[in-house]
Amino acid sequence: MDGNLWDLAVETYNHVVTAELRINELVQERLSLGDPLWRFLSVYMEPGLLFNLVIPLCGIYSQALLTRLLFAVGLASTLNSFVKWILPEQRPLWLLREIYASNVRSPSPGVALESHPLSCETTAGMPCAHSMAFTVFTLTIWMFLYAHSRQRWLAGKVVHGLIFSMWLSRLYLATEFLHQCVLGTFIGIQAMDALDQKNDYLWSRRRRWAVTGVFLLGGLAAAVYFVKLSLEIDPHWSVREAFKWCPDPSYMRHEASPIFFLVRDLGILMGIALASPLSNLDTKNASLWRRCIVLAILELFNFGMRWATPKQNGRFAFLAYELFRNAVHSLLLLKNLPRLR
Ligand SMILES: O=P(O)(O)OC[C@H]1O[C@@H](O)[C@H](O)[C@@H](O)[C@@H]1O
Repeated sequence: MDGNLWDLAVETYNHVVTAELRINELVQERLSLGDPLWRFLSVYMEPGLLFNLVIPLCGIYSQALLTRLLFAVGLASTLNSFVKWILPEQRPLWLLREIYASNVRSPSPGVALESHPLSCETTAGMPCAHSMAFTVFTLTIWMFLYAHSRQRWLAGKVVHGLIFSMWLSRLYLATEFLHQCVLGTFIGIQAMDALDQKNDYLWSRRRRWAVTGVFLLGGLAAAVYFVKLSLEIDPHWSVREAFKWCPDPSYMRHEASPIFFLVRDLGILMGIALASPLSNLDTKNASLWRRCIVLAILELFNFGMRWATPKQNGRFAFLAYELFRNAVHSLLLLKNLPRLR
């Protein structure tokens, strides 16, 4: 009975994702006019660039906004990386190529999807990181501006439109199924709700408490790795899938593996933890020109550190450096930036 239920669940899942491939195909066929916009959203609004460029730029408007964004998007991105790490799910192009290569499923879906360098992601699909981080990013800004805006309904519509465009971008590039985008947004909203309810508690945590929390998360990530190995589950399954199905391996990047993103996100959280308690942070704004200059210097420094990333000295040095760089970057943004003003 249990076996039958499981088989039924697997069969239903396969039907749903195979049907969803048509949605990717439809978006590619009908919305190709928006190609530059879909590429722009996936390349310039991806979580990494939000942390390294877009969120610091928001600091020109307000240090309080920058603090909230870094906290909310940092936690959402970490949650996303953990879900991908613990329960990886396939991506549309992997499924499609698997179906055609193995020829086990009939009837064949009769779908053709275009792929290119932007389609070659090496992390798992579920939940869509772009949709999740972008939802938290836009909603945090919207909530921050809400009090000052006269046209609230218009701002709300713009936010919905932007999030929907991000879904279309991921569907168009065939990197995500529709359910992965929708669930990315849904989980992002739920996470924001939970953070909102525990806001006072989290923002008043002492540094020691917060740093211990980040170490525990690091321990959890390592534990998942070893548990998977002992169960003979490949922890790098998504990377292998990407290598198997990407048309050209040179499209894939060192710094796009699930472990890299976990380390990046834990580095950001470590910077936030070192700056805790967040409720004590100075969020007053200096004059506009001073904010621009200080932020420009800080981001040039961060850019230099990214440029100097040691990529040829082995995986451990690479990951340790990324952890350190992200921790320093978010610590400087939160704690030292207001002092430099
Ligand atoms: O899940 P998505 O939207 O396909 O994104 C894959 C990866 O894309 C990268 O650009 C992000 O920095 C990562 O955080 C993310 O995991």
